[in-house]
Amino acid sequence: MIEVKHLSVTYNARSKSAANAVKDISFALRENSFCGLIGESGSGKSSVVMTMLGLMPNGGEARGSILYRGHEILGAPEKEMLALRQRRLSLIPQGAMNSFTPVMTIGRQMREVIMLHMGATASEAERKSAELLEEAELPASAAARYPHELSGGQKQRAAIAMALSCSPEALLADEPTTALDVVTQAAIIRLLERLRREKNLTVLLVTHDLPMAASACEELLVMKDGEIVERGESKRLISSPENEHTKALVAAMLRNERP
Ligand SMILES: Nc1ncnc2c1ncn2[C@@H]1O[C@H](COP(=O)(O)OP(=O)(O)OP(=O)(O)O)[C@@H](O)[C@H]1O
Repeated sequence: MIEVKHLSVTYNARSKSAANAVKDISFALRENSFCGLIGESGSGKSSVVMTMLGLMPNGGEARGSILYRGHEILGAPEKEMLALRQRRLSLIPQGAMNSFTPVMTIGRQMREVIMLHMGATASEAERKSAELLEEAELPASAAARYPHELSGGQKQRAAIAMALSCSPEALLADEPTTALDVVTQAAIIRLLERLRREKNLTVLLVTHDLPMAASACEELLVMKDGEIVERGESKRLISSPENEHTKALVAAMLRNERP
């Protein structure tokens, strides 16, 4: 469904502070797969995701190719990328749970997004937002609450509901469980897995948490210093890691240490 080929991302290429955040990486996301992109902070994960969505920050330059259903989207016009983000590839950004405006109820924020992006009427948006909150396992009463009236886990569920509002084909979830306790993290991952199955979604889970990724994902891509140092089926990668960095991550996981 999405093929990333020889992707490199450089920030501030012409300055002394030039940083090669992503170095010639290639991978493919199969339809309806649950893939984990793991790596420590600064390894380049967010740069990959943002580039896939055409959301490269100022000063960033990408080279290579990103094919969405065989069509080149790296460097595509903003209008095309906007349509892709609004209808096909949905991002759950880092810190999504804090991205709600505090002065509007969750329901109103969802209705506004649905009306804007889907051209829905107010009553259609009302129905759709109630449906999405239910799919994200939130009580209907969550719609009438302000963000500060929800727990962190509930806010993350609302962020997932929001990401689903455009009925995307793929969800790119950037550290969706950061700042949540371990039990809530597991519940959020189970929710993503259920949504993937029921809605035939393709999910890319971006995280520094190997145990969590290994428990949820069929396939893992391990990044270090901008490169993919190892990839493979989760079970194989955990039972017999080949790369030294992956070995260290797995050893830490077995010692029950979280990065
Ligand atoms: N806008 C930017 N300008 C300059 N350098 C950047 C920018 N964004 C990221 N970088 C650099 O690119 C490298 C990769 O960063 P990136 O955020 O992609 O990593 P990450 O694995 O997602 O980290 P984290 O888990 O902390 O979000 C880092 O060295 C970072 O300092």
